Amino acid sequence: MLFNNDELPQDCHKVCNRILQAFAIALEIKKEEGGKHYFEERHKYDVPCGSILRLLKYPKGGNSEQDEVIRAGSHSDYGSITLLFQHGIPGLEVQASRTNWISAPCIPGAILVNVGDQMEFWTGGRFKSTKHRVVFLPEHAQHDRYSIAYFCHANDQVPLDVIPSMVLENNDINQGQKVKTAGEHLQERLEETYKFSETSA
Ligand SMILES: O=C(O)CCC(=O)C(=O)O
Ligand SMILES: [Fe+2]
Repeated sequence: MLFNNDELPQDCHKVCNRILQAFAIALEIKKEEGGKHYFEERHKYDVPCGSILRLLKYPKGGNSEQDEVIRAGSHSDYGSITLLFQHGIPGLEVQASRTNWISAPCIPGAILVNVGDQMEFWTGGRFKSTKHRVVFLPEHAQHDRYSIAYFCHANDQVPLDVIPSMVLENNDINQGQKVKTAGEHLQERLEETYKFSETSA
């Protein structure tokens, strides 16, 4: 039933826009610039963008005896925010401080929200694109791990320049640097990833 229509990604997108409203309020974006709707206006569901829903399965097996067994390597997500639904089996670790890894436990009914690269550009680094990874835990030997991720991206044409926020001290933080669009940033990150796979294939 879940896959007969577009309901799940649409609902995820609505949740993301509510979170982005809260961010816009916290960032005190001026009313004449869009106020709390600033990000929503740049995240229209039917306009081309990199948003994607992914269903992930980490098959059971193996063992965690070896040091540093990583199931998904350290990375940041490319979009604005990511919703992550973990079900029963943990394994995700996040680097909130950018130094130490902390595990993100499964909290029943909770959705984990990661900040992505676009939000870091828009806030001139005030919001950090969360580094995260998935590690092998002893329970993974016996149980498959499933997660669902909704990667929410701004529309392709949206520039990743610093937003008109009253709480960012210096709105010219990125001055002098070429401003990329959301679509260009996605393309760059995908090329980096696939260049590596092609040369190592
Ligand atoms: O499966 C998870 O918990 C995280 C997956 C993830 O970070 C990703 O696919 O970008
Ligand atoms: Fe991720």
